[in-house]
Amino acid sequence: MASIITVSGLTKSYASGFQALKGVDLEIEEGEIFALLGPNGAGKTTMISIICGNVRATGGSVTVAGHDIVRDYRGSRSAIGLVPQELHTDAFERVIDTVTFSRGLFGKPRNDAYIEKILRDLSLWDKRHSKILELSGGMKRRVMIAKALSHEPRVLFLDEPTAGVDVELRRDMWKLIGELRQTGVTIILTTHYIEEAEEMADRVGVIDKGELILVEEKTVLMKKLGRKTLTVVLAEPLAAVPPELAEWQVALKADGHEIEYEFDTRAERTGVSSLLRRLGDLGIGYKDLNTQQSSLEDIFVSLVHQEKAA
Ligand SMILES: Nc1ncnc2c1ncn2[C@@H]1O[C@H](COP(=O)(O)OP(=O)(O)OP(=O)(O)O)[C@@H](O)[C@H]1O
Repeated sequence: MASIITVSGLTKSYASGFQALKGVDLEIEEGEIFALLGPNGAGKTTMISIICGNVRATGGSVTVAGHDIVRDYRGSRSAIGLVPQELHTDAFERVIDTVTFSRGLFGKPRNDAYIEKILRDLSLWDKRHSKILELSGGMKRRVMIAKALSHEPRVLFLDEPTAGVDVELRRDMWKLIGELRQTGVTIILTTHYIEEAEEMADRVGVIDKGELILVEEKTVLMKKLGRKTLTVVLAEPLAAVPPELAEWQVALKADGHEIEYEFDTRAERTGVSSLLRRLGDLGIGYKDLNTQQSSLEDIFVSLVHQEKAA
């Protein structure tokens, strides 16, 4: 698939000297939903703000739909819709006016049919004459999305679309984002919630301390996340894995004092109890057992360690 955004060697140092981005490379494919995950202060908002032209990069380059964000700011910006973290819109304005006005800001000719379509798609049509202040929190978020879509962007950025919203509204947002993708728009969202990435994304990028430490297909990442490692601490060390254990593909660790077995927690049969039974049948005694989940945290940590070691 073709890239719609290309980020190359992107760096950002704030005036304080703080380095918020340390050389990020990333390609976003047209039509995908990409989730950017990372802890507080990782650099997610900084990166989005640079791509959208609200913050100036210190180094590197970005193109959006073929337009360089500095040399051709207008071209790149008109390809982007941004739903920022904070909801700010004029409380006294009416829904239809604020959305129509947003389109005008991009110099696009009036298109009532298109505005009606997005308001209908976002279930705001019945509220089109309401003032923003009369809307619920969930509807206000929808208005922000309608504004961001008003000029027909090819890419939509959602900065923490479900921060601080209740579970029901979160599910609504997920459904809505799924529907938006059907219209062909490329979606990039930032989130702290792994479930959000699990629910929505085609690919996931993990950013930590200004570095993109992982970019992976969601399904691959979830496979890793669903895995656990069972460690069996043996009573007596083994010189080799007995052939009777071949079907579990165990590994011998700690100079033969431990057996490690990796299993999928989501599988109907994890193989754990049959492995322990087989050990019993073989007369292989053990002193202790423990299991460890491979969490996103683990993936974070091991990647950061690998990077440091390198
Ligand atoms: N204008 C600024 N001046 C100096 N430092 C800044 C500025 N804006 C952001 N930072 C710092 O840059 C780092 C990255 O911030 P950023 O907002 O990009 O993180 P984030 O990943 O979006 O975090 P969060 O999940 O909390 O929104 C933080 O340490 C932040 O304090």
